[in-house]
Amino acid sequence: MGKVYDWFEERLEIQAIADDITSKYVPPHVNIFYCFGGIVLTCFLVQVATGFAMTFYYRPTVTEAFASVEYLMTDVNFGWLIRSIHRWSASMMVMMMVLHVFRVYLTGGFKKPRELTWTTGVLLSVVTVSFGVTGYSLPWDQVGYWACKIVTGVPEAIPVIGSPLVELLRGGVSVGQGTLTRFYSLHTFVLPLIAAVLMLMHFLMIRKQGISGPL
Ligand code: HEM
Ligand code: HEM
Repeated sequence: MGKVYDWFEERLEIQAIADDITSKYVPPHVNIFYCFGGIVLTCFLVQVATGFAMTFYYRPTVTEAFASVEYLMTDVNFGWLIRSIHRWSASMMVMMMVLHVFRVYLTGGFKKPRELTWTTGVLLSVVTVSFGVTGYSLPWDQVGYWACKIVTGVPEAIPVIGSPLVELLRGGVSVGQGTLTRFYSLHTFVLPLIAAVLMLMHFLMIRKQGISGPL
């Protein structure tokens, strides 16, 4: 054991990592409400796992999407369970995030020097809602299609750049295959990447500064 330890210590300085982990204590004012952030992370990990599993069956085309979700629900082993967990955990993630923001706000966790943690949090909330919006349209059923049409039409209200922005979002003059492709790519590639980077920043800053003090 000693030899193995020495071998790794010489190359990776693992003692420094162990010291860092064992030197942090949870202060007494931290209560159960400080768990919300971790629960949001857990929901996200559940989303990544179940979402990844569904990519094996889901087909992002306007002609096949609905049928592929139907197949997932009726024929794939435990497909109904995977999809249901994805759906429930998506709602949980948003709800827990709202409670997390309440906790941070009410305990003053956003004050100096934690402004940047709050800022990455705000960006994470936009990413989380975007996950929900893009995912909701993926089955390409009636509600999903019309939700997509309404959401992508919102920027129309902005003067001058409104219309080009809508076209950019839709990938064409109207909602169609271009829109579904965009939503799928955003939902399963772009947003997960941005979320991972933002979460890493959020956590590194929390780790560096420690949790905020008692009121
Ligand atoms: C995907 C979304 C998010 C995840 C996974 C997440 C995760 C976490 C975790 C694990 C903590 C440690 C303490 C705790 O859990 O209460 C934390 C702290 C913090 N979060 Fe978040 N968070 C998210 C969204 C947000 C949002 C939307 C905001 C604000 C707009 C925010 C602001 C903060 C701040 C300021 C702290 C430091 C609080 C302190 O030191 O007391 N977070 N976050
Ligand atoms: C890497 C991460 C993710 C992947 C690969 C992924 C993949 C998928 C796939 C393939 C679908 C279509 C199947 C279906 O409609 O049931 C879907 C739907 C959906 N996703 Fe995700 N997802 C991910 C993360 C997330 C996150 C973080 C959220 C929540 C904030 C979310 C919310 C949704 C919603 C609401 C639906 C619609 C569910 C339904 O129609 O029943 N997804 N996702």
